[in-house]
Amino acid sequence: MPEPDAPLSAEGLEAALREVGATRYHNLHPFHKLLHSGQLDRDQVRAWALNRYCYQSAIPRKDAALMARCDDRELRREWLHRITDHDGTGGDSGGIERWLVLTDGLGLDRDYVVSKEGALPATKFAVEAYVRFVAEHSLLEAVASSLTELFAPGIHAERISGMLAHYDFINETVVAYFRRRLDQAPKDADFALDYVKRHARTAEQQRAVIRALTFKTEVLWAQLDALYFAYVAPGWPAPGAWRPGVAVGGA
Ligand SMILES: O=C(O)c1cc(C(=O)O)c2c(n1)C(=O)C(=O)c1cc(C(=O)O)[nH]c1-2
Repeated sequence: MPEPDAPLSAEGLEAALREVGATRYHNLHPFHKLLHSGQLDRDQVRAWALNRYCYQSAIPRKDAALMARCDDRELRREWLHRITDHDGTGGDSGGIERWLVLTDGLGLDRDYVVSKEGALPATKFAVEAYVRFVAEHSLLEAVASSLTELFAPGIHAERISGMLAHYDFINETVVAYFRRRLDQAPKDADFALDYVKRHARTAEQQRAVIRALTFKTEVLWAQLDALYFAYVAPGWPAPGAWRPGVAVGGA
């Protein structure tokens, strides 16, 4: 019988997860470099915002899928606010509404954004792959797949300062979404990291959580590849996808 693999320590696992972020997170994608350094035009920023709406609007469905299969009441209590962070509750209109303030500010018609009609095929496939992954993999892998949020505050801070500095069509009102995430994401990521470190005990479980995080970096990366191909070079949006310069609805 071969010896079972020795698992990593909790700290070793955290280091391995952070390495995935350091080498694969979408802050490294050329599209983000262009976005944050002011090298995109308004239509290219619009393309990013309307595609990214698909991701935003799927997050509560993803989190509901996770909770639907979770027998642990404590975990459900901790996870629940992720849904209301995006959908809103009481006086808070929520993150999806704040995303629509961003697309409004870019002059995109709301109904058109919400319809997702102008989103690229790869955006829709990548986003749905994330929802499916969470519904179909183990709860531990589902939690681990959210761990890209460990690396999100850095990119949000870079985006706020970069976009405010470089684009005259960006102001404080439209970056409100990202300012709010600066508080929300670290709490969520710290909880998920602690959960993964406590529950991924065997080498096999640890490999599975590293794979889950890697998968998630691919979900994010694929969305930017699609944007780059369609709107930066060579500029061929798929049939039916939004095209720069075409007025839609009230835009
Ligand atoms: O702007 C970004 O780069 C970015 C990245 C991520 C992420 O790493 O998945 C999230 C967000 N933003 C975000 O705003 C957000 O609400 C969010 C939720 C989740 C998740 O997996 O549950 N990721 C992210």
